[in-house]
Amino acid sequence: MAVLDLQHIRKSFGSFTAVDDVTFEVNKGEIVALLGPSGCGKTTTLRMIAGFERPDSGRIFIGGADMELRPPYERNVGLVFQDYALFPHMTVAENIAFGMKNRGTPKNEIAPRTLEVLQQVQLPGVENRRPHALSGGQQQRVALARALVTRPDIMLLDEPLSNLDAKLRLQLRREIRTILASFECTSIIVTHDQEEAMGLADRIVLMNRGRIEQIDTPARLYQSPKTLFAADFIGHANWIHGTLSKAAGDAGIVATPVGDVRVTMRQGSPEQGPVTLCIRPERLAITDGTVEPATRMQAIAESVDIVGADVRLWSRLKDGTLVQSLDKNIGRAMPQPGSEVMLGFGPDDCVVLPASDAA
Ligand SMILES: Nc1ncnc2c1ncn2[C@@H]1O[C@H](COP(=O)(O)OP(=O)(O)OP(=O)(O)O)[C@@H](O)[C@H]1O
Repeated sequence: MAVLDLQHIRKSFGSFTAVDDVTFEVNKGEIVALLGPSGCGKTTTLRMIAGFERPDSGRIFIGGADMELRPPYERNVGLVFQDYALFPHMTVAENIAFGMKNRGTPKNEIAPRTLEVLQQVQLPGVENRRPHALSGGQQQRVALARALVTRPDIMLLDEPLSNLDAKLRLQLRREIRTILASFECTSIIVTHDQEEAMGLADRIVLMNRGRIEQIDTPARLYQSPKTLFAADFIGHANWIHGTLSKAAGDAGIVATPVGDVRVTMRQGSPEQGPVTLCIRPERLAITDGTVEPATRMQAIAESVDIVGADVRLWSRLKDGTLVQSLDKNIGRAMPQPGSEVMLGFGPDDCVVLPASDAA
């Protein structure tokens, strides 16, 4: 059952439409990320769910109840912000107790529930410390504990990791996921960081200029983007423009400046006409002659980047298009800059997108 149901939400500030006809549901226990570039309307959407902004039109239901006339304090939501928002003059225990007191939790329950939730976020023994005596990651877990201890219907997290350094982000990402899952807490996380969304969420709502571009699991969003924007925003991509004609069954042929490309037509892909092919770098292989990919393209190697566990080769196709192929960094010899390379891919390695859809 949907714990949160947003129906055709719109919000404008003056003549600027920040959120435009946003509709989605979040199911019990699900973690959903609102992902998109700066200014696409993620935070405004979250603020409307929390009750800090009123939609101009559309309806929001939490646990089946219409939120239209409910102020923020009458919505059972937990909030976590990027700057932790802990009270600096209170101890960790007092911070955690604060929300419970406000909600009328019986006095005798507060201390045991505080200790229990600190165990659950793996911070036993810090109850008498003040926030400044904790690391950024620990403070964020206290903020999480403070919100979770009130047993909200839904947790709203706004860029919860953006104040932390890269290594800690990765670690806390896993911890937050584990904690939210252990509470079976329905959650929405706002982030502009695609890796964070992919690592944390069961589903991603990808937004662009106030509208929903695609709602999907992280894997499907990466493997089967529906628009150029989605393909471009998530991960890296090579683009080849051409004209699609339908062959037999689910096979298509795309005529491109670098030759004909055999593609697999998927549900929702264009039937014919101008298209853009999206080929992920790890799907564009340097062919060594042992396998014969369906599409082979001659190119000139330009440069090689070693990026930790991966090697990225940049090469130029005959029509001048710069493409990248990604290989595992396992000590294989890479083509020298200026040398000829043969790149190849199969019909399933590319996604066919409508060309008119500007990224
Ligand atoms: N109170 C407001 N008054 C005027 N414009 C606003 C207001 N709140 C948000 N906006 C505008 O609405 C748009 C969407 O803002 P929002 O904060 O929702 O975007 P976002 O996707 O969360 O971006 P970011 O990641 O930068 O916070 C932005 O252009 C922003 O300037």
